[in-house]
Amino acid sequence: MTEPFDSDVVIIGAGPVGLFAVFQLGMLGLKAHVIDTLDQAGGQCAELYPEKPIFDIPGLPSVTGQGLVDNLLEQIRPFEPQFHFSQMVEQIIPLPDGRFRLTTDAGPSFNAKAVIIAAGGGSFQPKKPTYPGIDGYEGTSVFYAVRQRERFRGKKVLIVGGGDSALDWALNLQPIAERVTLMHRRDVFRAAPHSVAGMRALVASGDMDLALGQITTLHGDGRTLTGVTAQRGDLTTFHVEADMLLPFFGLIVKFGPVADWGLTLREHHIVVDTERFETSTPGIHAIGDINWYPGKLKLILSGFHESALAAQAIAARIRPGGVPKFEHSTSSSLLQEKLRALDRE
Ligand SMILES: Cc1cc2nc3c(=O)[nH]c(=O)nc-3n(C[C@H](O)[C@H](O)[C@H](O)COP(=O)(O)OP(=O)(O)OC[C@H]3O[C@@H](n4cnc5c(N)ncnc54)[C@H](O)[C@@H]3O)c2cc1C
Repeated sequence: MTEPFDSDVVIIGAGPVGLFAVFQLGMLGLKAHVIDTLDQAGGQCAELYPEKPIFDIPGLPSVTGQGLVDNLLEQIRPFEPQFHFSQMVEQIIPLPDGRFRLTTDAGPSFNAKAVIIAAGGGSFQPKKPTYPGIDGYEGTSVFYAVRQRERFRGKKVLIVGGGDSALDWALNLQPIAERVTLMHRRDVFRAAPHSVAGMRALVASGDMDLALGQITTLHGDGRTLTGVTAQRGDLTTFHVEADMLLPFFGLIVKFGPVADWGLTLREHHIVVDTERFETSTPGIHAIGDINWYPGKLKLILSGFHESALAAQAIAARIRPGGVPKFEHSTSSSLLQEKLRALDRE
């Protein structure tokens, strides 16, 4: 077993609120590791509305979901957060020395003096198709996200779906795959028009296949895929050779393991106080959309406020010298030093 990562604080969730918590902790001299099920930062802003403008972030009259995430990532860069993507926190176990051990479904574990749960509505997970036997192929021939593009080099890749992820990855893997086939149930796509045009151009030039139908059967030895049978709208069937299958059917949000962490809950939210945003377990705080307290508003700005107070409470508990003298960011010597260090890089 690999050694656990050691951290002052582990933040569960790299949505906007989890990201800003890195800043608030950093200002108090605390280091954070950030874990998210997704393969990128941004939570709902990046996954659900990257191009929609948000109008109620103070000081930013209009910023897109992705623009806000990019700004937050830039803002927390001086504090060097360590990100661990594509893994879901499964357990939080109190240790005898007062710390917490967190484990994820990808293997790593983390020891932390305090935990911030910024898990939004729960973890984003791919919608999985129900093709018989698909579980056995997962991780070898079937993937719900592309973590390492190189893995698909020289492969016969079958991508299923009609949205942005399906089209983006069809275009992205086409240059390195032996062959890319895009399969969708009908000849109408929900993806960005330029992606659809790019796909149609490759199909017209014979460099990509487009198949209209729905998979009924997977072929292979149960772990390694060789192809699929699919059915057209008129119920005729056809075969597609494939050694990699990427179904992109969108994401669902699952409350998931949060329910098993022994915390007081109220209708799929974690109950916290309004001073420290601490849960029923001292040392574990919950901020952003996941928490509940009287008057809670699910707004990004509420989550930002909560992160500042949770960070203060954590510093008071775990920093050897307690909370440092209150400083504005304009006069924080720690922040100035870190920004100068970044400039020198
Ligand atoms: C279409 C739309 C428009 C919106 N417009 C606005 C607006 O104009 N203004 C506004 O203030 N708000 C708006 N919101 C709401 C806003 O996006 C949310 O309030 C905000 O995203 C909450 O941030 P968060 O960091 O708490 O959670 P999220 O953004 O939900 O991020 C939580 C993250 O935690 C991860 N996670 C959960 N469980 C685990 C686990 N066990 N292990 C690892 N990772 C986990 C998830 O994968 C996710 O990435 C909008 C929402 C939507 C859907």
